[in-house]
Amino acid sequence: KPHKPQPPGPWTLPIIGSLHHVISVVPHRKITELCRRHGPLMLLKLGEVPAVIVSSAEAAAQVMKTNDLTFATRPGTPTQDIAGCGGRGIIFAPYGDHWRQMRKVCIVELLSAKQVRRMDGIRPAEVGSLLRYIVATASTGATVNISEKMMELSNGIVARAVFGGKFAEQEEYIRELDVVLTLLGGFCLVDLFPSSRLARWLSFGARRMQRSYGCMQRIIENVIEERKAVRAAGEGTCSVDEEDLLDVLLRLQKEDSLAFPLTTESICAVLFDIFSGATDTTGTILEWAMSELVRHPKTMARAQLEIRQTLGQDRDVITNSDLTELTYMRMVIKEVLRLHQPAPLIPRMAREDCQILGYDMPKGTTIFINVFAVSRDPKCWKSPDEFVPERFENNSMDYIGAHYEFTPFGAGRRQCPGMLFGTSTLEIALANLLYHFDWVLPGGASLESLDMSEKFGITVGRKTDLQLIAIPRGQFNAT
Ligand code: HEM
Repeated sequence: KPHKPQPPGPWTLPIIGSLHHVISVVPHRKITELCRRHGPLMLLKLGEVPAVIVSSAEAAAQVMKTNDLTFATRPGTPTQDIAGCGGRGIIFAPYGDHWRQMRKVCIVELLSAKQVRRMDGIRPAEVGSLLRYIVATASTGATVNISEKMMELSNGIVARAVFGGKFAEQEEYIRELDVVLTLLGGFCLVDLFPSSRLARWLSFGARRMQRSYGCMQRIIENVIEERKAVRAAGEGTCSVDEEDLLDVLLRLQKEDSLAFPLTTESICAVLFDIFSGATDTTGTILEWAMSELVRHPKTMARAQLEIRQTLGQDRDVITNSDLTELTYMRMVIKEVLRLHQPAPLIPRMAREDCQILGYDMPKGTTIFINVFAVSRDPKCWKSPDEFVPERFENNSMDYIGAHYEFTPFGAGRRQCPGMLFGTSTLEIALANLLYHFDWVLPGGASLESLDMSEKFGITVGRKTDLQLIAIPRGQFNAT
């Protein structure tokens, strides 16, 4: 076959390659600017690591559909290897029998529709305490720190789902998780120069990651030991229907019927993946949703009208089963996911030689699907940078992985298994915030003054916390 040249890219410097083009406060935006200049496939050299950036719907489809099996693995950088516990989890695990087993456990046992429905019972409790906090704060005239509260809500729901409630040393676990996620989002020396012993020796990030991951592992091991002791003493026994996710994993460990036994280390790794996959993603989408809605009062009013008219007056905490008819709110969520995907660059690696858009992709090529660029591509979207939920009216465009111009959850074999869990939390949280309160910027600030800058990390959140004034509506029972 004739060899196609490697994809074009910006000029490089010795040793650092293309890093000088990319390093900025918001690298996904810098990379997108470069993609617009160099085309749908662009080659970067991140230190010594060549990486191809995929930034059109057609190229994304060739990766996640046509060549899905070929790209069903992750690049596996040294820091990801620490956070993925040497491939024992799911997110960073290389493609293979072990990943297949863990993914099956995740889909069939942990995040199945049945489990997500079971969690419908726990979400309202967390949402209820958030609503009570907001009512109390509003009565003093103080602002609500939406960014902080959305993260707490998201953490609270995941902690309940996994451990049945708050667990010992939860604050410390979340603090260390933050450190690990920040390090994963950055450019760590050892990841840029994986073959260099000097880089390994100098890499503060890898050592910090090791320490934080070790600390999280110790906390979970203690929780597991405690739970085992409680179950062994015959206290708090529960039926399969009442199991939280830790119970499910311990049951599978005890049954010992899996091809690869579930060790305590792999349980820690899976729980890390669920916490890291679920909490920041959901929390940041919610803070962006509230930011966009407050900047677009007509959209906010339309969403509120729909919820209030559909659900009637004087409701208490709204539950997921109340939400089936809220079509406009779903359009709002889609539009937030289009503009603010928590993971703008999805990492994959070629397991064998293949071609994308006619370019050779040798085995081992690292690629990033730039979903940020694709979902703002003017070839696919009208006024792509504007927040217009109505664009989803009367069309079938969805994020489930069938439309490659809109894949905030990825697609194919490695697609996010927490899509239903995540969107159920987004829906219940937004519905309650919009039903029970009106929202304005503090001090009568103008809508244009709201800072929408991003902070880069493994999830892209707001640079500054979103502070809003809540005006309670109706008689929510705050006791
Ligand atoms: C709510 C917003 C969320 C978004 C936008 C999101 C996005 C993503 C993306 C883009 C990927 C990579 C997909 C790919 O390579 O094709 C991913 C993977 C993953 N997500 Fe999510 N996620 C969300 C919520 C969740 C939740 C709630 C959980 C768990 C409860 C979760 C668990 C995972 C796991 C375990 C993986 C790794 C899958 C694998 O490598 O096989 N995510 N997510």
